[in-house]
Amino acid sequence: MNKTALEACNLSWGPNGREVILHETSFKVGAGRILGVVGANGAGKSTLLRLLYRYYRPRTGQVLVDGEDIHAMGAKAAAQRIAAVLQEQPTDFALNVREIVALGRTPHRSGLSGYGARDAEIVTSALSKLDLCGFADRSFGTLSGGERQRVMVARALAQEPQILILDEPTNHLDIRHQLEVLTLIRGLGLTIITSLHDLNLANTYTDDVLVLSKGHSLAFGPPETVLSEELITRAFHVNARIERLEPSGENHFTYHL
Ligand SMILES: Nc1ncnc2c1ncn2[C@@H]1O[C@H](COP(=O)(O)OP(=O)(O)OP(=O)(O)O)[C@@H](O)[C@H]1O
Repeated sequence: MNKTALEACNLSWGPNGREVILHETSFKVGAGRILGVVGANGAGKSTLLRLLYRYYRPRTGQVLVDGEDIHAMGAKAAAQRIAAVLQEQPTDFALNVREIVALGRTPHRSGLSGYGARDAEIVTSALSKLDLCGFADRSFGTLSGGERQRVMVARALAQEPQILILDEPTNHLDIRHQLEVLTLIRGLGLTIITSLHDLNLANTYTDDVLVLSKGHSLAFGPPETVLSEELITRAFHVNARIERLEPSGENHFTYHL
């Protein structure tokens, strides 16, 4: 296995004074690998991701990035290592697309240092990777849901993180843009942790999956090993069937009640 980029050790969380929502969960993500977090509505996927991008402080356990506890480092140091693309989008609708993407450079500024030529280059490169150069001067509020989602991925890339966390990155995207965004993030060489509802996409685009059910980790490992008909049935309360597609030999999942 590649060097461990992120390790979750006995991680759990619940609101103060209330019951635990995410029970103790441990896993490792190798550098450059893609982990898909899957599970039914309310299984705890977003809660886990919030712990990983340092929005929640764990009730127990730690999140280690390159062996360092992200809750023991400052917010800025953590933001230089981890970027997140969330389902909630910014409300600064008046900013244009280039300005929103440029916000990704914030953790790299120090003191009074301004926005320099290198920052501009990184922003332009992120816009171009997401096919957004034609939108650079449009105000964010005038974009479609899918275009906004691509802007948020570009902002995260401008942050130059080691680890990219995405909460349902294919939401709002048409099927072509779903495939494009997942192909793009796969080609970035970053360590990626993403929640995904579509098990066929998780099967094709991830190296490992973590299956959550009611706040518990049910299984972790390569999708072709972990995503069995029994496990999908248990985690999603549906009857699942796996067919093998020819000539690719890939698994294809179908479900019924
Ligand atoms: N701050 C909170 N206070 C109380 N309950 C919460 C809080 N955050 C999440 N929950 C509850 O914890 C459970 C897990 O929520 P979470 O958003 O992590 O699920 P999810 O797997 O991301 O679901 P979905 O697929 O619907 O987005 C849900 O029942 C949710 O209502």
